[in-house]
Amino acid sequence: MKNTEKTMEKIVALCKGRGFVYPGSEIYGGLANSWDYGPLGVELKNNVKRAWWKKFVQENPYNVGLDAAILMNPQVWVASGHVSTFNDPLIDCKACKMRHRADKLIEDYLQETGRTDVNVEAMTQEEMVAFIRDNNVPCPGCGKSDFTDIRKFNLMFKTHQGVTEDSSTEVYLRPETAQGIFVNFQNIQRTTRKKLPFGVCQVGKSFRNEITPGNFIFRIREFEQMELEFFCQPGTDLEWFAYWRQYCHDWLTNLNIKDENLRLRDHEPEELAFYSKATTDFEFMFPFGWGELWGVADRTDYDLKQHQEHSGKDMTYFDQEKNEHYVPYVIEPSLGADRVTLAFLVEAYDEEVVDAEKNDVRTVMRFHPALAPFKCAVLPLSKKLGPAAQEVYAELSKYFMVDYDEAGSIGKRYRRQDEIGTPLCVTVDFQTVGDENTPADHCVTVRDRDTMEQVRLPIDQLKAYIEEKIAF
Ligand SMILES: Nc1ncnc2c1ncn2[C@@H]1O[C@H](COP(=O)(O)OP(=O)(O)OP(=O)(O)O)[C@@H](O)[C@H]1O
Repeated sequence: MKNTEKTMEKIVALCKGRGFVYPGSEIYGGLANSWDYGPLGVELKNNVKRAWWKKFVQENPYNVGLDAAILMNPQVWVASGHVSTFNDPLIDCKACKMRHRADKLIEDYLQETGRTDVNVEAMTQEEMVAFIRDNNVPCPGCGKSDFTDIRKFNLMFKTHQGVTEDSSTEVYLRPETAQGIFVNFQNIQRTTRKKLPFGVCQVGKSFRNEITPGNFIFRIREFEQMELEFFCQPGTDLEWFAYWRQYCHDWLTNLNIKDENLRLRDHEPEELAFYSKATTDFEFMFPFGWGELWGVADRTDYDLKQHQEHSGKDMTYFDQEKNEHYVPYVIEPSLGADRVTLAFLVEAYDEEVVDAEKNDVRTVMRFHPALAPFKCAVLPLSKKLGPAAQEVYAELSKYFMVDYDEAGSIGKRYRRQDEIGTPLCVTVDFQTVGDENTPADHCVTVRDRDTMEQVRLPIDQLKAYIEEKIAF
């Protein structure tokens, strides 16, 4: 019997083979840990971002959107603390020269040994060094335990803005989208005339010079974030924290992420950033272990106050009811678009035994239909039916991403669509068009990806049927 285990190797191979994700700059030997989204991948990721925008901006009564610039005044990053503290603890193996992030080295060691008595996130640099020495934590590269001291490595990418070297300014590629929201707090409040509580959402690229990227699109150097900064009255922040924690959870599970693959890890007091009152990491069970998907944090008034101090501009809000000025508190749910896309790929991947005796196994990507790259595929039963099928295809394409396939047996075509997660296959057959003896019935057969069941539907009902199926 075929091994139906879900592994990263299989998922990466499917992504590459079917056009979800390719290695970046592949014909030049690639560029470490850069990935390009292919024709199916760009649809999937756009659908993920759209599903987020729909629930967080369109349907949420409190929030509005923003698209801020990637390059910002460098003072922003001084105020935010990124220039001084956005560092990873870098450690080198003296024996094989492999470079590691000390915290990840310890985390992997703990996972492998099954120990749960230590919390890496709460450790100081000195405690990490001591732990590695005391426990003889081995280098994953060569197995020896002979490391340098830890050095701090700033993760921000630098570049130059300006025409000539001497007149140019050093600028950073933003390492998060959040600061674009904070610096626009007053603009948005003034122009939308929103009262607290209200939130600002943004989707966009962020850049981090990660020491140890990897695990496919889980940790990359150029990635997209979907961030919300939710501003509220101090004292109401913990209630809003609970609201957004639940809202984020529901967004994931409504898109078919199973609760059993999700872990909401609340930070212990000693692990909390000094400005945070509460933080929850949403972790997903990837084939390589638990990994953070979404960080939800109560950041108090830290960010706005930092910007007030460094820019000299007033960041307070005037509360008309209370007749007083104050700096709002902030709840921040921060999600990686690529990481959550990987989670959706992993969750969707399934090898279903159709017939054990014949060793017949089909690969199905069980995406929520709202996320599936194609909403349906139009398949003529025979090439002769091409023109009639293309009419159906052209009509549906006005509303949805639709695939068209006339190559090979119908069974093979179904399997190809299963493998890319197309929720519905629409087959045009001879009854659809009729002949000299039988009148056309103007109906098509619609096959469901998950149940493999078929229904016969009039062509003019297809649009409504698909719309209902993909609703989110
Ligand atoms: N290098 C990366 N590649 C892909 N996504 C990332 C990367 N770094 C962060 N993200 C995403 O952005 C979200 C918010 O960023 P945040 O700064 O809280 O991450 P982090 O705690 O630094 O993540 P990690 O501990 O995994 O490095 C993360 O939960 C993740 O989904």
